Amino acid sequence: MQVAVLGGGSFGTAIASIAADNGADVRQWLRDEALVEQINREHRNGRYLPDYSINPAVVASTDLAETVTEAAVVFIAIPSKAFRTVLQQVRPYLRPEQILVSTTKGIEADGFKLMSQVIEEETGSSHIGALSGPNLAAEIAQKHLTATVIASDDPVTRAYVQAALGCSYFRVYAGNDRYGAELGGSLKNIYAIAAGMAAALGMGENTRSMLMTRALAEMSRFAVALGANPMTFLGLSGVGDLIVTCSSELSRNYRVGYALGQGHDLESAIEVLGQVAEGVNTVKLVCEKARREDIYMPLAQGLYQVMFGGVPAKDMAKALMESEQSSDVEFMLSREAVSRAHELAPDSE
Ligand SMILES: NC(=O)C1=CN([C@@H]2O[C@H](COP(=O)(O)OP(=O)(O)OC[C@H]3O[C@@H](n4cnc5c(N)ncnc54)[C@H](O)[C@@H]3O)[C@@H](O)[C@H]2O)C=CC1
Ligand SMILES: O=C(CO)COP(=O)(O)O
Repeated sequence: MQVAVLGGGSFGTAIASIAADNGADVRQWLRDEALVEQINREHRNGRYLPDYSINPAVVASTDLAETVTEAAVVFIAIPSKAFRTVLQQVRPYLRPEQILVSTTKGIEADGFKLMSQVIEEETGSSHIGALSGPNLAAEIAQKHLTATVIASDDPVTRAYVQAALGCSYFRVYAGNDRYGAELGGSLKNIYAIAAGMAAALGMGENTRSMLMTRALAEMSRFAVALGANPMTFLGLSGVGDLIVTCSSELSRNYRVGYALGQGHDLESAIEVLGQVAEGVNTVKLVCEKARREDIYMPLAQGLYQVMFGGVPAKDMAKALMESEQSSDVEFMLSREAVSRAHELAPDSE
């Protein structure tokens, strides 16, 4: 099979190498000539995954047409801010039968679009998928056993991606809720920033567990309000990705949160990272959307206040802990029922 990967960052590089390990003929597109030369000569991406030996069958190029022309599957691993621009550049070289898969866990500001929706708008293709799951590129590089989801309502897309990437260290599960899988992948980045911040402030595992579980409740509430299926969040692309990103120092979003918790400002935290941390933008877009649609998201709103409103993280944590009592699993006991019942309790003041 011929596979194309657009993007020369850590995830694009990992995906290209998995497909090559799996026997595919792989082309990878990136803009940086020097990096193209390094990948082709040394089979190494010194900028994004310096310690990783890339399968020599991966051929890098700065030529978009050459990269995609023969490909059966095209993976797009470009940060959300540049995703549409790159798609517009590649569109003239695409064919209708090609499978187009986003690996990007971000949201486009204009219209709150997920990346596979951007692919749909730009190409009108009927073979679109989203790849999402607990997939830290640096761990894939070490061939740690990893699983992901190819989410698509198109069976051809699911089958091709499972065939292209499924191998002894990378297992590809199928899902048909593309929107839910992508939404989970994007939302979890918000809570990974909060988890990094909590860790830097010296909070423990009880705190992390509370944060992850309440994050799942908040993500589900958001999904339901948007008409999406919260059941998808029980899979690898939801809770799976939430766990890894909220727990690992390899996550860029976690690292941004950690730096903020140590007292660095946002600008310097991003600069030191030198890679994309989609959650920084996602928290803004999600909070805006939640405000407009009146969706209760105290964690995301609290994080927003810390990141952009100058509220100290410790003060925000205290305010959240002392906020209105709430329900554990809202699908079983609604929040409203809990707050109504408070009238029955004795006054503790
Ligand atoms: N790194 C990881 O562990 C994982 C990343 N992802 C997702 O993959 C997406 C891409 O991430 P990474 O590869 O990790 O990012 P990265 O920060 O490592 O690299 C981004 C790449 O995109 C390129 N790029 C940026 N703007 C561009 C433009 N206008 N035209 C062409 N190329 C451009 C950069 O030069 C760089 O090669 C992100 O949205 C992320 O959420 C998903 C799963 C795991
Ligand atoms: O999505 C990821 C792991 O599944 C990568 O997370 P970061 O973008 O925070 O590094």
